[in-house]
Amino acid sequence: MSQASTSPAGAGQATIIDGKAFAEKLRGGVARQVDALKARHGITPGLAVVLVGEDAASQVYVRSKSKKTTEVGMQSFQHTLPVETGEDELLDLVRRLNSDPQVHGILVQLPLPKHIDSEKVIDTIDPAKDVDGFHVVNAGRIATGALDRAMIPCTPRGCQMLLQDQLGDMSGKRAVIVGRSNIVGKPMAQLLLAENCTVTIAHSRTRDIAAECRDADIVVAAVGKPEFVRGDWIKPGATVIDVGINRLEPEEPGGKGRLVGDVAFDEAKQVAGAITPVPGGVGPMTIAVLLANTVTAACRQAGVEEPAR
Ligand SMILES: Nc1nc(=O)c2c([nH]1)NC[C@@H]1CN(c3ccc(C(=O)N[C@@H](CCC(=O)O)C(=O)O)cc3)C=[N+]21
Ligand SMILES: [Mg+2]
Repeated sequence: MSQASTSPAGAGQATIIDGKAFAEKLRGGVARQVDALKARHGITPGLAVVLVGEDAASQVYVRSKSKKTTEVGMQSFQHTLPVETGEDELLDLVRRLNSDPQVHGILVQLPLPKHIDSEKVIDTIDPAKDVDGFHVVNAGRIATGALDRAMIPCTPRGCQMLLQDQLGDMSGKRAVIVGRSNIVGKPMAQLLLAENCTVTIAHSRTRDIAAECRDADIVVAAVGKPEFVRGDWIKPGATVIDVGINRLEPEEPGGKGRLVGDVAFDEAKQVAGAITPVPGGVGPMTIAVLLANTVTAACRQAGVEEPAR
């Protein structure tokens, strides 16, 4: 029996997975790769981030991405367009970035305003520059097991790295992913299949999500509902990865509002073997993998071997 299941109630024995520290290390490795690319090949990887509209939360993320991009020595190109920008105009910008040799990675911040077809925008990005891994070509490569030629979506890849670090070999483990989005749930399932897990995707029509989770050695919560996964859904000793980032209503007027995940953390940490916190878990990994993907993209585009991380 695991430590967690034998400890007194309220002891909170789960290992708290430090995604922030892991991401910092990963960014350090990316910075060394960038140095090597500059020295050996005169290549400076470049990442273009496109934001349409003035959503406050999106602006914060985009600023943070840009800062971390320059911190690892890469070039950051930021394009902020007014909310009323037409689809054609955005597609034109994407095409210009596709043919710009200084730009190796393109990220169009989602969600886009309603009048823009985001699928069309994503599928206009050159798959080789699609550092989000959202293009249908990259989704197809991942689904067919051609992972070495794909761009892998940042959040699922970050979760996989944390799981590999925590568990090592995942062969035969039961993994339940709560949520079936194209951005997280589906690619996460593919990556865990590639790890030889037995994978279940649970979603809003699943008959008994709690029962599915109770069978799982690994639970990945990616539904976008605050504290949706409860502590008594978790098998003692299981590893819990919380992808959710939900800002709760401020408790006092003018307050900032607490950030919570898709897992009821205080409950789940009493039962789990290991769990990611929010903030400081998966979020920082997403950005670190984005930078790593940009290096990978730059190397492939230049036809040079990727330096060791
Ligand atoms: N094309 C596209 N690609 C994305 O990858 C993408 C996107 N659109 N739209 C928005 C979401 C959200 N996202 C986050 C990345 C990092 C943190 C992150 O670093 N969070 C920190 C701090 C959170 C905070 O304090 O607000 C943490 O969890 O510790 C959060 C959220 C990427 N997204
Ligand atoms: Mg769903």
